[in-house]
Amino acid sequence: MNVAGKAALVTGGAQGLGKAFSKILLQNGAKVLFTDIKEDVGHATLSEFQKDYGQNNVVFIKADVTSQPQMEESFQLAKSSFGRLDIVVNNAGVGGEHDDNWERCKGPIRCTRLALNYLRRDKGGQGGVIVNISSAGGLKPTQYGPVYSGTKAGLLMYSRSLAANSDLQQSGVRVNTLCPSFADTSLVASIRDNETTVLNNEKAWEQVQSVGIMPVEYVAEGLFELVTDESKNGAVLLMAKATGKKYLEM
Ligand SMILES: NC(=O)C1=CN([C@@H]2O[C@H](COP(=O)(O)OP(=O)(O)OC[C@H]3O[C@@H](n4cnc5c(N)ncnc54)[C@H](O)[C@@H]3O)[C@@H](O)[C@H]2O)C=CC1
Ligand SMILES: CCCCCC(=O)/C=C/[C@H]1C=CC(=O)[C@@H]1CCCCCCC(=O)O
Repeated sequence: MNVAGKAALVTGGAQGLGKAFSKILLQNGAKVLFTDIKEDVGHATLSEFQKDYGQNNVVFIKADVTSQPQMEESFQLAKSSFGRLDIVVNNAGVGGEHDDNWERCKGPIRCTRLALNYLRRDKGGQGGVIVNISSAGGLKPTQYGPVYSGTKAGLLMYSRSLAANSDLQQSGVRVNTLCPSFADTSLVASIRDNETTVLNNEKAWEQVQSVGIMPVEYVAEGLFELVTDESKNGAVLLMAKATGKKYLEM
């Protein structure tokens, strides 16, 4: 897929990986609506992007992926702003080990179902691609983040199962999963700063340092590959500092 002239919706795009994902799409000529719950950071990012990529090529809406009505409004706004929707990146997520952190899995599922109403050719769309942001922790155990790993593994298998659905394949929609290891964002800094509820911050931070931390721009290259390579459906791309990009083969 050539993203020039296409339209994307990115959740949690105000900062971190979501901002880098929005940026690489804008740099390559796509129009982007990004959502976030952080209104001030979202508006600052919007101003930066409008200056660099054009006033009418980027839209921000304060919207929470845990809210069905707010996400319905976000999808409608993307369609009315750009006249089309081709790419959806389910990125928004938090760290932590609380029971209600299952929203980390439910939010992207909610937004994937909404996205299908806009992308499917049999529903008036033009086909397209959904990329769900899981984690390396969705593929292998994290001893200090079992709820985190469980939710990301759930999202991974939801995405792969949906991609295997033959009706969906005929409707022109691809569903891929990106599984980054540690990237340089506030989510990872929150382990170091004792601001997240991993099971042992000190030991988890030692683990982060031994695994290594990737720049967000590098992870965005993986996202871009999953969006643009039309041979990729049901693909799972693992990215880590030491091993680079690797597709899951199973
Ligand atoms: N940073 C890392 O090492 C890795 C992060 N991930 C995943 O990448 C995604 C992005 O994380 P980061 O950029 O690292 O974190 P971040 O905390 O820097 O950015 C996440 C953004 O999502 C927003 N957000 C959080 N909950 C939201 C909600 N309910 N609705 C809308 N927006 C919401 C936040 O306000 C923030 O702007 C998450 O799903 C995370 O689990 C996956 C693997 C590695
Ligand atoms: C190799 C696992 C890579 C996980 C990358 C990731 O998504 C990290 C996110 C963390 C940020 C705050 C959290 O609550 C998340 C989970 C931390 C899990 C602890 C990692 C150390 C370990 O147990 O191996």
